[in-house]
Amino acid sequence: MLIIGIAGGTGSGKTTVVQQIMNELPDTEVGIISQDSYYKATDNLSFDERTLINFDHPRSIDFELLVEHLKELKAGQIIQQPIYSFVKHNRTKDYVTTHPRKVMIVEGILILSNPDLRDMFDIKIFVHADSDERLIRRLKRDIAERGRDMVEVLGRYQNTLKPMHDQFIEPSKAFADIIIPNDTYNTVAIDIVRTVINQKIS
Ligand SMILES: Nc1ncnc2c1ncn2[C@@H]1O[C@H](COP(=O)(O)OP(=O)(O)O)[C@@H](O)[C@H]1O
Ligand SMILES: Nc1ccn([C@@H]2O[C@H](COP(=O)(O)O)[C@@H](O)[C@H]2O)c(=O)n1
Repeated sequence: MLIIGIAGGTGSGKTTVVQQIMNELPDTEVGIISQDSYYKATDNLSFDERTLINFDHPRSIDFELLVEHLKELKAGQIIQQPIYSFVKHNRTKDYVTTHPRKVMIVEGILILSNPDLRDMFDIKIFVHADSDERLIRRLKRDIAERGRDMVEVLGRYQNTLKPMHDQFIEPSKAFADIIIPNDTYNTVAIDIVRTVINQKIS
């Protein structure tokens, strides 16, 4: 199994890059794991308490479970990937049955900041976009898709997101083998990654 880690700040375009890579690749050969699925369950907290969580700090992620799941996939086992709700700020009760594939792509803001997880990647990619561009994309996306308003997005950006990006995410770029500039759609980089994957699965 080839494991590819795709990191980058919020709004850099990780999910979009993964979707573009997956286009034209058979989903029987390539699977996806999202770090967002591994936000810790916080059933003990009220909704208002959950809104105060720093979701950009590594402690908000259950990296142990994520690493364990990757090891199980590598050993040929099926895992139950949790499903997270950005609207409820919590894990749902549902799971996606995820089968081992020849290539597994793991994407998320903090995946290169965790040494145990980082060690499992055969290829480490960092998607880069300018911070103004990322904020604009985040604002539009979170209002359209994640049940947020402008005050929520900008407040979170100032209070936790930007400081955590500077402390944990930007420094993790140093671990990347490949940096994809994604201020505009980067079809050349996508084609290169797809070629590497095709070599692995053919
Ligand atoms: N290269 C790009 N140019 C313009 N918009 C983009 C680009 N890449 C992604 N987007 C848009 O920006 C938003 C955030 O992208 P997404 O892939 O969800 O980022 P991430 O997963 O890194 O948070 C989405 O609405 C997406 O359509
Ligand atoms: N309940 C939550 C959980 C996370 N976030 C934000 O999501 C961002 C990571 O996801 P991307 O798809 O943007 O990479 C991260 O910056 C968290 O602030 C949230 O808003 N609410």
